[in-house]
Amino acid sequence: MKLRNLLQDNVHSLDIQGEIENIEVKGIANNSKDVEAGFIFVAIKGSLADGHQFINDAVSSGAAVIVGEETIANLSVPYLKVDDSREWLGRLASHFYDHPSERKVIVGITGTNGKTTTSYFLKHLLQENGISCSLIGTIQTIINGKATPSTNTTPSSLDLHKLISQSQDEVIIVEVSSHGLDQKRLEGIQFDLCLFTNLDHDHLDYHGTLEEYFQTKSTLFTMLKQNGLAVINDDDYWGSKLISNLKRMGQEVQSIGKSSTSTIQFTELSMDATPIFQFLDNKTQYKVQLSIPGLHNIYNCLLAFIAAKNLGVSEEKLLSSLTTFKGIEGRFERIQLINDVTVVVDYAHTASAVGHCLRTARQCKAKRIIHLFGYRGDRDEAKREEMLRISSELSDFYILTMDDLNTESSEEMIRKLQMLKKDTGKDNGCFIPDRTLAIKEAIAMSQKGDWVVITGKGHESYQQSFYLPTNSDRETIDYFDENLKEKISNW
Ligand SMILES: CC(=O)N[C@H]1[C@@H](OP(=O)(O)OP(=O)(O)OC[C@H]2O[C@@H](n3ccc(=O)[nH]c3=O)[C@H](O)[C@@H]2O)O[C@H](CO)[C@@H](O)[C@@H]1O[C@H](C)C(=O)N[C@@H](C)C(=O)N[C@H](CCC(=O)O)C(=O)O
Ligand SMILES: Nc1ncnc2c1ncn2[C@@H]1O[C@H](COP(=O)(O)OP(=O)(O)OP(=O)(O)O)[C@@H](O)[C@H]1O
Repeated sequence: MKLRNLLQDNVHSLDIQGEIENIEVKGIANNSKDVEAGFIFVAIKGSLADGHQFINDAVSSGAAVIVGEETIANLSVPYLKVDDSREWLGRLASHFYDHPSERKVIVGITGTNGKTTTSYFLKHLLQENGISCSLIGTIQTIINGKATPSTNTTPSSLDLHKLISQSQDEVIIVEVSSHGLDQKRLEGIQFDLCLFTNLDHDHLDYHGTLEEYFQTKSTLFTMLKQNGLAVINDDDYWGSKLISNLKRMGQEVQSIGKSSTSTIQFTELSMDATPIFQFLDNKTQYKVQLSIPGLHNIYNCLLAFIAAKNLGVSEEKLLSSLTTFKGIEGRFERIQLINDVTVVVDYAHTASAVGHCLRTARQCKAKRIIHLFGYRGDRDEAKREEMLRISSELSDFYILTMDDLNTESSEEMIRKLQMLKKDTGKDNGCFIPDRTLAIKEAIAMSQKGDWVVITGKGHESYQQSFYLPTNSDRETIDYFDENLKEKISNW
């Protein structure tokens, strides 16, 4: 593609050094290591590195044009100076891939908890009813039926436009993180539907305040197509605030919740391993039994229901598909041990998610709950006290342990956990730093009918090594479950 065409009308207002007339662009990269002959290299100032430092590397690798924010002289290739490189990366990628989001049905799902579950729920509802679906999210990216593991919840704008252009599926579901929104990874994407699950205390290490976190999440809803629809959880404080803000701006909104103001109003009928609830939609009452437990999953289910309905699936078809969704790995994933103890692996890492998870275990008739969890290093420390308070209140016994350290040292994390336990923790808990040994202890102390609930890591692999040679909570549980009796008697 000709650079001049790629820049379109902006060409006159741009600060361009060098001759661009005959430049043919072969690709775009924002990492110098990905640059090939004829590429545009977009230099981004990031949190770990400054892409401007790699301009010479990009030129050596054959970059035909450089885009950046700094004043740079004497480059051997043309240089475009822009105000915001991240914005330009999205803009250029959108042009380069011929505005793929305009030609596709795109669903964006944001919120603190429930994005992944709601995404897979919606994918299930659509696929069961003959609508092919791509999914771009925390666990995997699935395009044209091919799955690859994800690095980020929301990929860079460059990857996102490329993935959307590659998809031959009818609908593309994108999990939208607040980091993604703040870093303009959604630049140039237009959405048909935007869903909001809830907002909980999280990521304040990055966003500063809940209000700022909310404002960032809200920006997704400015990216709706002209006839796009917002679907929002009305029972969430921030969700109902978002509804008011959007309605004031004339945006069409549909909502779910227990309140009579919700577009779809639901009532719980029985809450156990397969919860039953009824909901009112357009004056018609429906009754549903889910295959996955938890009040939180009723919210996830109804958001997915409205979305699928608006994408053309009839209520009748949806009703039968709602009951067949079996959940996803690492989200209230249950493992039955041979000694009649149930272990749950769950990705909860906010106070609200921990609360939902432990209440769900209780609704599933757990005799005693032993809750094992830790905190990510370098991440929002302000949520830690509340998570511990909820754990010690809702479980019979809690075990504080290690989660990913990121760049925090293990000594520092151990010191902080000991302080927290001393200042906030009640007496019904202990601290075992090694995660695998903490799991061993939890299983050892459990008896028939007890539930061991392990939160924080979900589907993810461990970042650091522990005592046992296992790489995830699931592997550690399997390690103990094999020959459990023998192992228990040897402890
Ligand atoms: C802090 C943060 O969010 N960083 C994200 C961001 O990186 P960045 O732009 O700051 O990049 P950087 O590493 O500082 O490098 C700056 C620039 O130099 C370039 N570079 C770098 C090295 C080199 O040799 N050559 C080169 O050109 C890089 O390609 C980049 O363009 O943009 C990258 C591409 O989109 C992300 O992969 C990266 O996510 C990091 C790995 C991360 O851990 N992010 C987390 C916090 C995150 O984004 N999480 C949310 C989910 C949160 C949740 O809800 O749980 C997510 O969407 O994943
Ligand atoms: N609607 C919900 N409300 C509150 N908690 C929820 C909800 N849905 C899921 N959870 C809890 O949050 C955990 C993570 O769920 P899920 O992966 O669906 O959320 P997410 O928003 O994708 O998370 P992340 O942004 O960290 O990837 C679950 O394991 C569960 O404990």
